[in-house]
Amino acid sequence: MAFVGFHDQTENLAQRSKGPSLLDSTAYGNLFGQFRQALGAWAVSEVLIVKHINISPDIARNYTNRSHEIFTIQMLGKKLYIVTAPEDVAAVYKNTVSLGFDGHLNDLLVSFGFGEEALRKAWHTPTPGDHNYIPNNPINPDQVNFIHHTEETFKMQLLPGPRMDTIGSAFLEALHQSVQFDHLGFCTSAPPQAPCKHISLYDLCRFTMVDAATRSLFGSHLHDINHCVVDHMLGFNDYAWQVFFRLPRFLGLGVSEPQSHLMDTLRQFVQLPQEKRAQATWAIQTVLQSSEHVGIDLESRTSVLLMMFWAANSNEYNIAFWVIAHLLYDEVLKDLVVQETEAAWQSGALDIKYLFSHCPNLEAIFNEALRLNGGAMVSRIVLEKTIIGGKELQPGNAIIMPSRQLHTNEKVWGSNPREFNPSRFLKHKTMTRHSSFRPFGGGITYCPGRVLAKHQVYGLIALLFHRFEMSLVVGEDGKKPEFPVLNDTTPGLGITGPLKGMDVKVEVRER
Ligand code: HEM
Repeated sequence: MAFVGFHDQTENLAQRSKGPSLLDSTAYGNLFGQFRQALGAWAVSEVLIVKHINISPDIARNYTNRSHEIFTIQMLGKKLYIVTAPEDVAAVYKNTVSLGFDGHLNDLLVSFGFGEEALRKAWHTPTPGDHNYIPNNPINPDQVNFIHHTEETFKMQLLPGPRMDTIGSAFLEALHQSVQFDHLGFCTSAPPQAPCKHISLYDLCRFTMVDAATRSLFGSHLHDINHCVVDHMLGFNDYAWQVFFRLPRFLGLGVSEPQSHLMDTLRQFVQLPQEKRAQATWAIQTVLQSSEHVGIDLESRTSVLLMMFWAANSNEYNIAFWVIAHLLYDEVLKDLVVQETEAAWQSGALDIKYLFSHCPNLEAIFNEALRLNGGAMVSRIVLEKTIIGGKELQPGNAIIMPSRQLHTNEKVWGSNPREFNPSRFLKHKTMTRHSSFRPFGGGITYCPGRVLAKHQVYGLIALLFHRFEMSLVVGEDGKKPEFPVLNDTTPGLGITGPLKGMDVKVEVRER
């Protein structure tokens, strides 16, 4: 990947004006040389310049003398403001007037294959007199443009309420089917009848979570069209960053094949008569109907579904993996969590609401795992001159809030911010609302799937420990293998998994 357009001269705007300090290319060179990637994507202009950034938390912090002041990276005449101080992050999220997201969303749509003509239609606000204006539109009563309608529709589907409960129940139902001792062939080479199996924890989390999420959104339709749909989604996820950075196809990208399989599958799904795609959730049905009204072409319709399908699948298996890995490496934590989750089983059924309100240890471990493994870089575009943290941000530039830096801010998390220590959240419950803890972003793009994600991860953990005795496979010397290392070698778009080859092997017995 090329890094282009960094200015050569060192310039500290902070000394000359109210603008943020400029991180020059010299510091940048060191930064690339010394550290592995914590990478983000953003769009900085209408000509769709997509760049990536490799910011070491330490260098970035040192650059502003550990002050967490906003600093700037200059490229191709544009500025990128890096915002990491909690109060500045809060101010960015709060500002929905002079800081926007639509430009970034537009670029994401293009990256996923949304066409130019479709974009024009999709951003158009329906107005009386348009050939496709529907008075008293039952699907889009607020008469907002297709893009905002799609966002609103997913929020209505995913936020707590009957619609989210439907997805949550379908997800758990699918897990009940897939998490069975005799059906673990996808994550072990042991024969089905073996009384004890050594399984790959990562494969277990990946397959069961994506399978269940796919069924909860689309019923069995996608599986019926393509029985390898889960494998394709996993393959796509492994390389999804290549889509975000729009790497040229001639490079023979890892993402191309799974993306093309997923597009084929979703295209066939979109073309099904409405009555034949009836198992899909309300949001998917609604977005498809709305896209027909607006006249969005088939390819663009399919690509928007792929984007939503991906959003629903990109983080959960990774976070489930980290939580379970920590439990397996720490017997005391495991016993506490098993005790908490077992109490949620009533007459053979799992009471998910009980899990939400009666499992403080599970909750603290979940939050701590989100803190340490989140690599999202939430962005905004400056629409009008804006003052944040005493600095003047200029229109046309982009803001990035890298969660890795927020989540390891020593001023907030103490002198050992990289240490896994769930008691941070156990002792200080309000830390989940701190502006330096933003695993789900915030403001206008605050993740609508955040409650469902918890539902899914808690559900998997409760089910696994209810059905199986699970323990770490130790080495021949009786020692625990090294705890897996977070994979930060490719650009992280959210929660990242372990480095390749650093899986957790688990001994599983039926309870
Ligand atoms: C642990 C799990 C999850 C994490 C860490 C996570 C993280 C995030 C983050 C950081 C954002 C903000 C992105 C931005 O502002 O650029 C976001 C947005 C979003 N998430 Fe999640 N997410 C998770 C689960 C889910 C699930 C389960 C779904 C759907 C079923 C989902 C759907 C979405 C959607 C649709 C958006 C875009 C919201 C908008 O632009 O209005 N997420 N997520």
